[in-house]
This record gives sequence, structure tokens and C-alpha cells, in this order.
Amino acid sequence: MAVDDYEELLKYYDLYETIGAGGFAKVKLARHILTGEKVAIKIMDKATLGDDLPRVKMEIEAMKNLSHHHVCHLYHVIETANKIFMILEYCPGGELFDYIIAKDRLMEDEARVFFRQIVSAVAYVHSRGYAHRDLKPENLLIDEDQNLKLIDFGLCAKPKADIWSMGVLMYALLCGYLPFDDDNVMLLYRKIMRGKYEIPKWLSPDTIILLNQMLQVDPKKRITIKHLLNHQWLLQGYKCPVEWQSKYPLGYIDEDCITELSVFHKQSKQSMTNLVSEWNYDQTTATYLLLQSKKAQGKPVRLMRSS
Ligand SMILES: COc1cc(O)cc(Nc2ccc(C(=O)Nc3ccccc3)c(OCCC[NH3+])c2)c1
Repeated sequence: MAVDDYEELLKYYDLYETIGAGGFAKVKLARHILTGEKVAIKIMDKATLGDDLPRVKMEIEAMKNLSHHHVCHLYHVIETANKIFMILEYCPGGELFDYIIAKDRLMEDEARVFFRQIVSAVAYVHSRGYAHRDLKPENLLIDEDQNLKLIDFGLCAKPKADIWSMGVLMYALLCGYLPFDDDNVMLLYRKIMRGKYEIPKWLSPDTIILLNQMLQVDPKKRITIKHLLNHQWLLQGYKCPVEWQSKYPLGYIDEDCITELSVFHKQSKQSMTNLVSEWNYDQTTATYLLLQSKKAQGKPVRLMRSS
């Protein structure tokens, strides 16, 4: 019989339009019924995924270990006979890529605001023992407060390999095009390995120094994430180094959210705390994290009572 893969999803979420369709996934807008919060749902078909299924599992496992204000949050995972649904943080500002194109290129002080957020996210991801390995303007979304959120950990792995990509990102922010580009893959590869790139006249001396330190062909000569955090280019206009620690660390349990959940489910606070602390990335995890997000946005920490 035709198994309805959407049955469980539709218990908890109202689905709206498709906002993105990539290789083996599509992303739909949705609303979490109990909290009223908007979310993005990445929908994958297991048959279409084929050999990419392990990548998706790796990403989901990595996301369960990442909780940071500049990393897009995973709230809930639903797996059915044919589908995998990842319920993700809502980032309505679109891609950084489109933002740069729309403005042609960014001035240094605007680029610095974004780049500090990227360094913060990557330093946090590395501190958790992961490398993103696919850092590019398409994988940085803007949220409703003009803050960047790192997405798509489908290529993430344990070794660290992100510094060079951040050099390419910083160049793209300041120039509006890539430092190494060629339609012919072999010629592109040769340009990358030579490590030579055009320096437009509008780049400041400090900018050129930092780009050179990140785009070093020899990884041993490349600047480390630790030295990036308080590099003079990132400090200009700011007094403090880049803060990379998470504002709401993993496993943190918020009293107000537990209280609302225990009242709503007519459970004791202790049993509610125990259930949330299992972090099953099920409806309980989603409801708790979305309540926490409401609190962080200054919204009432309330669940919808069926009218
Ligand atoms: C960990 O976060 C991830 C992992 C991943 O594999 C994919 C995504 N993709 C996302 C997440 C959120 C959105 C989103 O909220 N978009 C949006 C919302 C309202 C208006 C416009 C866009 C997302 O959008 C994809 C289309 C953007 N070009 C992708 C996150």
C-alpha cells in the first residue's frame, strides 16, 4: 500500500512553498504548529540519495554536536520508508552570494562584520572537532537580523581544511568575484596550485596581507584559526577579538522552556528535563529548541493551546 511519507511530518508542521531545490534535496518553508515558529525543511528521497546517504547521516550526526548563533540549527529529523526530513532554522535573508552580487562588492567595514561572523562559526565548528570543507557564499545564509548562518555540512569531516576557503570567501566579499576562476577545470587547478591572484586597486595593504596569509598554497604556511581570531584586520574598528564560544551551548536546559513544556504536557519539570536531555531530535527536541529560539527573540515562551 502507498505508505504516506508525509504523515508524521504533517502532525507537527504546516508545509508551505518550496524555496530551494538542489542536487538531491529540496527545501520547503513550514511552520511548527505548537510554537508557531517558521522553519525550513530539507526533504531528501532515500532512493535518489543512493551513495550520498552516508553523507546525509554524517551531516545529521555533526549537526547534533553543533549549537551556535552563526550555524544554522537542526531541530528535528524524521526518517520514513522513502524520505529523510531535516527541520532547520529559518534564514529568510537568502544567500550571502546573492547579497554580494546585488551590491557588486562590499566595502571593507561591511565585509569585516560578515567575516568576523564567519570566523566565529568556523572557530566554533573546529573547536567541536569538525571541518566544514564546503565554505562558499552559497553556504552562508542571512537570518532576519542580518546575521550569517553557516549551512550544509554534507561534506564535513574530522580533519581541519577550512582556512584557505575563508581566504576565497573574504576575497569574494571584497571583490565580488573569485580569486581563482576558470571554465577549464585543469587551468583552474593550475591557478590554485600557483597561488597567484589579481589584487584590485581598492584593497588596503592590511587586507592584502591577510588574504596572502589565508591563501598560502602550502598549508603549513597558512594562518591558523587561532591567529585569525585576533588578527589586526579583524580588530579594526572593534576592541575585542572574535568571540567564537556558543551563546547557548549544547545540552543547556532553559528553566522557562521546561516550565512551559511541563505545564503543556502535564508532566513534572524533572520528567520533562529528563526527556529533553535525551536530545532525540524528535518533536520534543524541536519544541524545546523552538521555544528557546522564541525566548532569544524576546517572544513569549508559550505553546499554542488548541483553540
Ligand atoms: C545546518 O543547516 C542546513 C543544512 C543543510 O544541509 C541545508 C540547509 N539549508 C537551508 C536552510 C534554511 C533555508 C532557509 O530558511 N531559506 C529561506 C527561508 C525564507 C526565505 C528564503 C530562504 C534554506 O534556504 C534554501 C534556499 C536559499 N537559497 C536552506 C541548512
